[in-house]
Amino acid sequence: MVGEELLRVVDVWKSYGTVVALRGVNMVVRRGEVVALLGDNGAGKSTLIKIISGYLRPDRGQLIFEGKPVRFKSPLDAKALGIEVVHQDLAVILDLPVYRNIFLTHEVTNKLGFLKDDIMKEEAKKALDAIGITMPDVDVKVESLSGGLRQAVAVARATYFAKKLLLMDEPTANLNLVEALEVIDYIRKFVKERNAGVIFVTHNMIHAFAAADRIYFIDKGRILFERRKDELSSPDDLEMLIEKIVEEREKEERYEYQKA
Ligand SMILES: Nc1ncnc2c1ncn2[C@@H]1O[C@H](COP(=O)(O)OP(=O)(O)OP(=O)(O)O)[C@@H](O)[C@H]1O
Repeated sequence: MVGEELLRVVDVWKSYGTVVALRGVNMVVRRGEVVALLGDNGAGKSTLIKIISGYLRPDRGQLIFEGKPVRFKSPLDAKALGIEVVHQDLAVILDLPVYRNIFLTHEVTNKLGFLKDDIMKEEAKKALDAIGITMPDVDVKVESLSGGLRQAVAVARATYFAKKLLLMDEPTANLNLVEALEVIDYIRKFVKERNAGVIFVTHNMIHAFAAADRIYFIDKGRILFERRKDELSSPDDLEMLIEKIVEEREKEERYEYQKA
């Protein structure tokens, strides 16, 4: 079930010097929803993710989180609201056990700085459970796991710390289709179980179609369309729609150029 609004992006603009990366982006993410942000190289996807996660500030426009306007000075401000971002390489450290990977850089320690392994193990199991993975022994090193399970550990880490909104910048870019669909399955479980929101960035139509409840297509810094997945019949249908819209946009641009 898709629920109330979590994030609203309102007319966001961002330039790098003379390069205009975002031109008035509007977007909504609701609880319990995976939103795919689909677009080619240079479309502005990473810039938008960096703004929502507090790494960059917009030149113009606003972010509304849970109904309130927010201004992030750094990623810490976004994290404090339960917004986490994960990048392309869902990196795990092979030589460390599963539970230590899940708590990487978030280690739980006592006052003297000693690791609280029992707590981390217990919580690591819960983190895996939440995405539908039962791993009786979280003490095993990640190197002994299959490729799919290694990805599961990385996704469990991201989803455990993202309490409300998880931003995934091309998490399936380096995976084959079977692995990508597995990771997508974990992400969907997390969203439905926790009633959280996900923005799933990709340039792959098949991955977007499999992952999303809704799809935004961004091109040259503009959102060219938004569709619910149930309005589309297949990834091919999505591709055809994109081709048509890009063609129309190019025609308009040529017309405007000739007029000028
Ligand atoms: N630090 C920067 N300095 C100058 N221009 C930048 C910078 N970062 C991005 N750009 C430009 O802004 C535009 C949008 O880039 P962005 O990385 O957001 O796109 P993207 O859709 O994430 O592409 P990709 O899939 O290749 O990462 C591009 O024209 C890019 O060249």
